[in-house]
Amino acid sequence: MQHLIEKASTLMEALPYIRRFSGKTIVIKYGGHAMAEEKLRKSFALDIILLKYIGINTVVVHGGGPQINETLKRYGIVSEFVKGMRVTDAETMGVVEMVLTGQVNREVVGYINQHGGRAAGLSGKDGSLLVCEKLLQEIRREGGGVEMVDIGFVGDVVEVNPAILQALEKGGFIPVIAPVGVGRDGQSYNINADVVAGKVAAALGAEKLILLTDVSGVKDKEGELLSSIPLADVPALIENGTVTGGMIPKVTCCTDALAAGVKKAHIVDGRIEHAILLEIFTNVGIGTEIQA
Ligand SMILES: Nc1ncnc2c1ncn2[C@@H]1O[C@H](COP(=O)(O)OP(=O)(O)O)[C@@H](O)[C@H]1O
Ligand SMILES: CC(=O)N[C@@H](CCC(=O)OP(=O)(O)O)C(=O)O
Repeated sequence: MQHLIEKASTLMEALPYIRRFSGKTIVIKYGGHAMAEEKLRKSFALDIILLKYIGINTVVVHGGGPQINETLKRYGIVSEFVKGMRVTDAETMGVVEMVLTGQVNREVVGYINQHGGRAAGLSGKDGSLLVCEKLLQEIRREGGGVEMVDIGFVGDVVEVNPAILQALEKGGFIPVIAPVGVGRDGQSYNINADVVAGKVAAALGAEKLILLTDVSGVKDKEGELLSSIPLADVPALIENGTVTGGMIPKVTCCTDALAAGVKKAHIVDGRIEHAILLEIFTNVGIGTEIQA
C-alpha cells in the first residue's frame, strides 16, 4: 500500500510537467557514457518510450564518436579534432558514415524497440533532412588574427527539411537520427551530433533540447558544476579556456538553438539512470541549463 501511495505522489508531482509538455517537441542528444552500459541503455530506452506514450513528440539524435574512433583504429587511420570537430578526409568519411548509419543507429533503434517502443532510424540524407556545405573552422592565431581552416568533409548545416520527421511523428514513430548530412551535390558530410540536435530542435520549434553527456554538466575552472549559464556568458567561457574540446559544440549549439526560439537547453549527466525523466519531470537540477 505504502508503495502505491509513493507511486501516486510521484505521479502527482509529475502531472504539471506532463500537462506542460504534452503535444510539444523535445529533442534529445544521446551519447557518451549513457550508450556504453546496459543499465543506462535500458533506462534511456524506457524514458524515451514514456515520453512518447504521454504525447510528447520525442526526437532522438545520437552520437558515436567513441565507436568511430574504435573502427578508425582498427583500419589504422589516425584522426584529430579541431575545436571538438573531427578532421574528416574522404577515407574517414566512409568509416564515419558506415559506423553512424550502419552500426550505432541500428543499435539505438534496437534498444528502443526491444523495450516496447516504435523507433525508426534515419540520417540527415533521408528526405534531405540535413543539407550541408563544407564547414570552415575559425581558429584564433596566437598574437592575433583569425584563420579559417578546412577540416575536410565536416558539414555546416545550411538547410533543415523536417518533413520526414513530421511524417514519422504522424505514424507514431520515434525518429532516431544519425548525424550525417548531404551536400547539394550528394556528398556525405560528417556533422557533430550536438550541432544536429540543436539544428533539429530549432527547425521543429522544440520546447526543450537535452544533451546527454559523460560529465555532470559544464564546470568552471575549479571543476565546480555551473548549474546555469546565461547565454551571453558562453563566448567568454570558450575564449578563456574554461570550456574546451567536445564541450564547445555543446554550449554553442545550445546558444544557437535558444537564439532560434527553442525554449530551454540543458547539458545533462547521462551517467545517471533516468536522467531524462529527472530533467523533465522534477525540480532536481541534474546538469547545466544554458539560459536564454
Ligand atoms: N568546462 C567543461 N565542463 C565539463 N566538461 C568539459 C569542459 N570543457 C571540456 N569538457 C570536456 O567535454 C567532454 C564532453 O564532450 P564529449 O566528449 O564530446 O562528450 P559526448 O561524447 O557526450 O558528446 C567532457 O568529458 C570533458 O572532458
Ligand atoms: C564533425 C564531428 O566531429 N562529428 C562527430 C560525429 C559523431 C559525434 O558527434 O559523436 P559524439 O556525440 O559521441 O561525440 C565525430 O566524427 O565524432
